[in-house]
Amino acid sequence: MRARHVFDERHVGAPGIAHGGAVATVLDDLFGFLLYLIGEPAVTRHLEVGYRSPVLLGTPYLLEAGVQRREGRKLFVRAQGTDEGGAAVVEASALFLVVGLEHFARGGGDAAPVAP
Ligand SMILES: CCCCCCCCCCCCCCCC(=O)SCCNC(=O)CCNC(=O)[C@H](O)C(C)(C)COP(=O)(O)OP(=O)(O)OC[C@H]1O[C@@H](n2cnc3c(N)ncnc32)[C@H](O)[C@@H]1OP(=O)(O)O
Repeated sequence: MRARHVFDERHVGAPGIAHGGAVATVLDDLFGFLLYLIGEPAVTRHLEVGYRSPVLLGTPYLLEAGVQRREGRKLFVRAQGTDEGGAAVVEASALFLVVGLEHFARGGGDAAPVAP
């Protein structure tokens, strides 16, 4: 899966640079959306982010994510963010666990199924 993303002032850490937590959030959400497209309701069990270069505000980045392998209900996923010159600025790997819809009902929301 591919996405384009531009961080803005809402995500600022150091001046002009995205906060690492905001970058991690975007990557985690990218994985969530990937698994939504695949049609597996899954949640993050473990997330690792490698920050290679500062992620700049107001700069478009290409984000790419895919499923590396599956072991039963464990989904191992990887992602990379690159700048317009093709240089990798951030990478992430995560373990998602497939869960039943009752998992989401624990938050008190409507646990009605969502079409993939
Ligand atoms: C409301 C309407 C309906 C909504 C319809 C759906 C909507 C769809 C929305 C999706 C939205 C996503 C949005 C973005 C992604 C989030 O933001 S998800 C939110 C953040 N994550 C969470 O809140 C998850 C909190 N954690 C949990 O609930 C539980 O830990 C889990 C994930 C369900 C797993 O619990 P568990 O079943 O007890 O499993 P656990 O024993 O902890 O670990 C499972 C396995 O992983 C292994 N493991 C753990 N860590 C590692 C590691 N680092 N490396 C390798 N193996 C590991 C364990 O050894 C274990 O292996 P086995 O012994 O099973 O072989």
